Amino acid sequence: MTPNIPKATAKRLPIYYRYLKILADSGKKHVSSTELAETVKIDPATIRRDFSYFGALGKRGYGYDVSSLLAFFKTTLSQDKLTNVALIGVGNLGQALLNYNFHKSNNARISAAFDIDPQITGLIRSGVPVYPLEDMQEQLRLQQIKIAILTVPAAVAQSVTDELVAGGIKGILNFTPLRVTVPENVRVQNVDLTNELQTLIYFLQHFEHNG
Ligand SMILES: NC(=O)c1ccc[n+]([C@@H]2O[C@H](COP(=O)([O-])OP(=O)(O)OC[C@H]3O[C@@H](n4cnc5c(N)ncnc54)[C@H](O)[C@@H]3O)[C@@H](O)[C@H]2O)c1
Repeated sequence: MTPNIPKATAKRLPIYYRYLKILADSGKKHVSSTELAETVKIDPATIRRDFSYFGALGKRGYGYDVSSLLAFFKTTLSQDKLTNVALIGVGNLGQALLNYNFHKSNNARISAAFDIDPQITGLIRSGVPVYPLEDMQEQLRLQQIKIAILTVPAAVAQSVTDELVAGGIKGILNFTPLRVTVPENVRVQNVDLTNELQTLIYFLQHFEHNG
């Protein structure tokens, strides 16, 4: 049975899960909250509190049992099959999307954000860790993220896109005005509010002239 856990904790489970899987694959049997904290960039106290919700109480000098944690996460996560999404560029628009974080969707959420601004990297914004851009390819692979939301300035949109593709991204929700170039196997969905507004203005004018 899955215990009732707070939403913020639930959001962190996929992050823990991915790292625990890697630890288990490398033959590690135990992990301390401090060790885990360093890798996932979530503070040890939060990790201990999160883990306590499902009865995993690490032992001093021993840490948590990797395989039993993994088994727990597997059951919990498979129930709602979340798709993790990355967000690149935590500025005005990026932060707004982080706040929103698809809270009405059971199957998609932003699990990692990236930026170049040292003022925000290393922080957790709206429950989502913000990593420096240098860590992007590594994190995308570790967290097995295939979809990215692009909210960087247009001038860097193509170079960031190239990095995303190199990091294994297969789908990009592009908010920048630049029409980025990608290989055939990568899908780009462009979101353009200005365009939508222009269309609306056009239809209203058309309606006024004819109605
Ligand atoms: N599609 C739309 O409807 C719509 C609406 C508003 C803004 N936009 C576009 O969204 C983008 C972001 O707009 P904003 O107002 O949030 O801008 P902003 O300047 O507030 O934020 C941009 C963020 O990207 C970061 N950044 C810069 N270079 C980067 C890089 N190489 N890698 C990672 N992060 C990097 C900056 O540090 C900053 O935090 C712009 O391209 C803008 O034109 C689109």
